[in-house]
Amino acid sequence: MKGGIKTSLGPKYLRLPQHPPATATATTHALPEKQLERAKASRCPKLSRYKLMAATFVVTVTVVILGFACLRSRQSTLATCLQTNSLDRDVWQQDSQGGNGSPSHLRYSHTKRHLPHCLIIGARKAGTRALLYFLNLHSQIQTAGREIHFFDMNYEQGLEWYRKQMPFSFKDVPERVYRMNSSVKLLLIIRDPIDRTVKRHKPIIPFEKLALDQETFEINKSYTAIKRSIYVRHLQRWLQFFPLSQIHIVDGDHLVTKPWEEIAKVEEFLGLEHQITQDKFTLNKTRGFYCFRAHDMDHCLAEGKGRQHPDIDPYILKKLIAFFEPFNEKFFDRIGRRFEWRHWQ
Ligand SMILES: Nc1ncnc2c1ncn2[C@@H]1O[C@H](COP(=O)(O)OS(=O)(=O)O)[C@@H](OP(=O)(O)O)[C@H]1O
Repeated sequence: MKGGIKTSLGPKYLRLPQHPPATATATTHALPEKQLERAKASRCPKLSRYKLMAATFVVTVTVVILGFACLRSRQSTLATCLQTNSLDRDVWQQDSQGGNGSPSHLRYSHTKRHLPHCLIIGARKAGTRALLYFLNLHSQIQTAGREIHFFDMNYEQGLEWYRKQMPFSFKDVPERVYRMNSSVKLLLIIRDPIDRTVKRHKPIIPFEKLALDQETFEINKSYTAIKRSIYVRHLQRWLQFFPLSQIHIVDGDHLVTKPWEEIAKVEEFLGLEHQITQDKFTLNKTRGFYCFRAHDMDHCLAEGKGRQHPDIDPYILKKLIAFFEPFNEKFFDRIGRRFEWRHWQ
């Protein structure tokens, strides 16, 4: 994991001054005494035994302190996970005070600001926030305290800026991420594509109207909510840069019903010890979602999460099922795994 102190600093500090070559020493004999002393002083100040011992002591202490700081930083944060696609900035700031018990700005006080080792790359409305929220329970995971919008809006500010801020999704996001860190681990969370697509709208724009092309009465492929549920396309863009082994697929539906099981798989994928156990979760019966318990309090996601999913016209539902089916199959083929989504049972 990145962030350690580079060991090459050691030899640099400890390098001793070179002795002048024998020939040079020989020529100095021919000089007058005063000149000789001046020449000696300017060329190579000879260290006394005590000065040398003192310098060695200072260097050793510095190396030990830096090594200790490095060890602490490695122990406290083995993975930095960020979300590339979310909204609700204020909600997150409020949520982030829960997590593993340490507000993110305090964690940074004794750790270095690292570029992320792991990114959640979507899909929007599939449970990205819940995934990030629960992963923050892990003592070896640090998540961003707020959304940085680096890859979409602030990319020009550069990686150093990103590192200092501590992350939305457009065409060239995978490439940008690749250029930042080609070995970054990616978490792709997905859920039933139709559940992800259908949401409550203002009555003036019924979902039916948005989902259907008003001329052909076929599924409107350019409606963003529909495009985003074509997981295979999203995945293919990432696969142009990253091997499948670097991408872990999180089952967003299962994250709702048994979050500890999905989180355990993420811990394993990230190579972290299993910490986020079932006993850390409590079911909020009113909302029907799991929250986590810390410091004698239940921490739940903001009320905005858990939208109403209206029943939709059976005619459109049928069209949606037929529309997504081939994309789903391609997706399953590509990842070598199937999902038993309720609309295809
Ligand atoms: N524990 C818990 N609490 C609340 N909500 C939970 C939880 N686990 C998963 N979910 C699901 O997360 C869905 C919102 O997904 P996102 O966070 O990806 O949305 S967003 O793209 O950031 O807007 C949200 O989807 P909707 O129900 O459609 O609103 C939830 O179903």
